[in-house]
Amino acid sequence: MKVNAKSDHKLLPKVTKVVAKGDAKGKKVNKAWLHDHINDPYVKQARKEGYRARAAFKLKEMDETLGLIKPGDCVVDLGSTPGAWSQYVRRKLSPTGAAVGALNGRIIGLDLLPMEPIEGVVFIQGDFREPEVLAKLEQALSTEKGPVKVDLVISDMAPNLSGIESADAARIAHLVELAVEFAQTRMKPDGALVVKLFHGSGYDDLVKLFQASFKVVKRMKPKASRPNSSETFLVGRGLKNVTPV
Ligand SMILES: C[S@@+](CC[C@H](N)C(=O)[O-])C[C@H]1O[C@@H](n2cnc3c(N)ncnc32)[C@H](O)[C@@H]1O
Repeated sequence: MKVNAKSDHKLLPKVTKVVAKGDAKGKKVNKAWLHDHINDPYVKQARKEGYRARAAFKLKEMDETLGLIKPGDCVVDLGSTPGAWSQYVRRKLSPTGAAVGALNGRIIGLDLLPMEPIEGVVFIQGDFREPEVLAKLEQALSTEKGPVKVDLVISDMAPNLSGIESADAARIAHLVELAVEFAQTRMKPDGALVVKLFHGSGYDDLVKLFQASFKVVKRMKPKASRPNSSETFLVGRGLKNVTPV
């Protein structure tokens, strides 16, 4: 699979540091990337609106197109660090649209890496593939009245890529499959799952998995997703087979 999963989630407060790290060729690439990054309207907009990453605008466009987030929702954000998607959901679930204060709903973020706290967002650090981490997530969804069913699962998880086509395709597929499995057991029957994946080998099988799992499947390529990246998103709505917890 030709995967260009170039990270766009660092807003790079200090540009010089990055350039200093590369060799001669690396410096050129970094310079070109930095030039594009600094002039990227989504990077500028993210800074202006206080988002930690331009990725916020990918979720925003999908939400505005498909109406994914509603007041009172319980949202699980997989691969949440640095936190732009959680920030967007946090604002959307605020009665006033504010980043702080009252929150009408629940948000749980999960990532391998630490995440700076976001008011009202419960964060779990760990690997989503590990059963202990899943157990922590299930614990975070438990209340005295029993487990809370999730309205929306959003996954921007991306594995570290090795460059070996078959291995990378398998890693990407595994994360998507686990997200689907989680949605099937923990989501409300009319809930939605958003996952990031990459065009290439394995893509068609993941679309088929979505079609077998959800009543409605949409393929999304938000404008903020770089056109030269094979990154794309699938949105599944309404579970076809509800697996009891
Ligand atoms: C592109 S970033 C997510 C950006 C985030 N949506 C935002 O808006 O700030 C992808 C994240 O997925 C996380 N990730 C990758 N594999 C993971 C795994 N197995 N379990 C948990 N997180 C994972 C990475 O650590 C990384 O922070």
